[in-house]
Amino acid sequence: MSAPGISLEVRGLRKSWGPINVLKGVDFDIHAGGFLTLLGPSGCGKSTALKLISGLESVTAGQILLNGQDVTSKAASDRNIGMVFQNYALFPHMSVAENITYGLKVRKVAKSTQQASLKRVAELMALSPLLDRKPAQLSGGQQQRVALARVLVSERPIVLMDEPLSNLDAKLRVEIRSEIRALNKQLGITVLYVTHDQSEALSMSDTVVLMNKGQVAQIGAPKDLYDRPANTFAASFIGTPPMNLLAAKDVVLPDWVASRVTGEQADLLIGVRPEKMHILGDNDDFSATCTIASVEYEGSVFLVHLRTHSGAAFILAHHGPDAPIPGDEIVVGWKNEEAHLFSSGTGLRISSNSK
Ligand SMILES: Nc1ncnc2c1ncn2[C@@H]1O[C@H](COP(=O)(O)OP(=O)(O)OP(=O)(O)O)[C@@H](O)[C@H]1O
Repeated sequence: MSAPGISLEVRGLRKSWGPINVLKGVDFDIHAGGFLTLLGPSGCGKSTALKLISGLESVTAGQILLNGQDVTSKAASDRNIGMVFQNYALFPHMSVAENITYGLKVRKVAKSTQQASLKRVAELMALSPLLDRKPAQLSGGQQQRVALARVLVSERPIVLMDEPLSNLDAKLRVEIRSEIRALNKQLGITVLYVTHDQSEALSMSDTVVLMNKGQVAQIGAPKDLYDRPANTFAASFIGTPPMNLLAAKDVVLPDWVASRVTGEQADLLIGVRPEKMHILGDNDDFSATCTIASVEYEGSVFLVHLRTHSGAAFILAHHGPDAPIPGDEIVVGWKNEEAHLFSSGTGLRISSNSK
């Protein structure tokens, strides 16, 4: 059970099916015992990357290294990788204990070792009272924990997980993700995780690889992606609701930005997170005059849907106490340190004096 993790390096990974280029050259590394998540919208190639790494599909080009060894042309069975999928197939006629130890039994691991591993993982995953039950007698979350326990006792030094929580309700997802994270840290197993759910990615990972259309849009720690999106794709994917992106013409700019808005620089986009702006105070550097289109009450916050005079839509997260009134004209503002500048032409972040 004390499998020390191994490192993974992915170099120039490409995959085409006929004329369709699904992965267009993807690079990333996970250090031994690290937790890296591939995050991105449906169809961006996350599951394909996982299949190539596990050996279930062959690469079109690129290299996969485990602990520095090139395994690109090795069979899946020779890669010593554990996998957990969204559809975790448990054997219905076997008990929880038999399901968990099945792989050890097939590998003819000594019975006493099997029982010791089972005891430890059952305690870790809070499954000890359920070991004699059949899968049909478990809730969805308990079944998912059995699937995780099964891969954990298999002592693989690296585990790939493809949306393993997507069949569960919101509360269980939150509970199990902290268990997965704890297991990664306690056991030192390297984890490569796939999800389209940003809160899962941001809360669990050491590193997030944000993917868009078969390419890497940004790699970084969760906080880097939130604090310094590298491009408009990252800005408008990360955050709930995501970052507002306003044309320079819709914003009253401070001098240091206004001086850039000349000639070709007129393609500037001003990014600001809904929770980082407010109804205008005295010390704001940027401001925008707008009309309140509608207000959504979210419990801790009002999401105020705004329109600029030119008709651009954006959102302010307002912390009350009073609800803003639809139809009112207001001025919203934010400070230099909350402003993100992007080129609308390339979509790339523009470094500035302020950020
Ligand atoms: N065997 C295949 N043959 C042809 N095209 C495929 C095959 N498998 C996947 N694709 C295509 O590759 C693209 C990426 O699929 P993939 O499953 O990797 O995306 P994903 O990011 O994991 O999406 P999701 O979050 O919806 O699972 C999709 O357009 C898909 O239709």
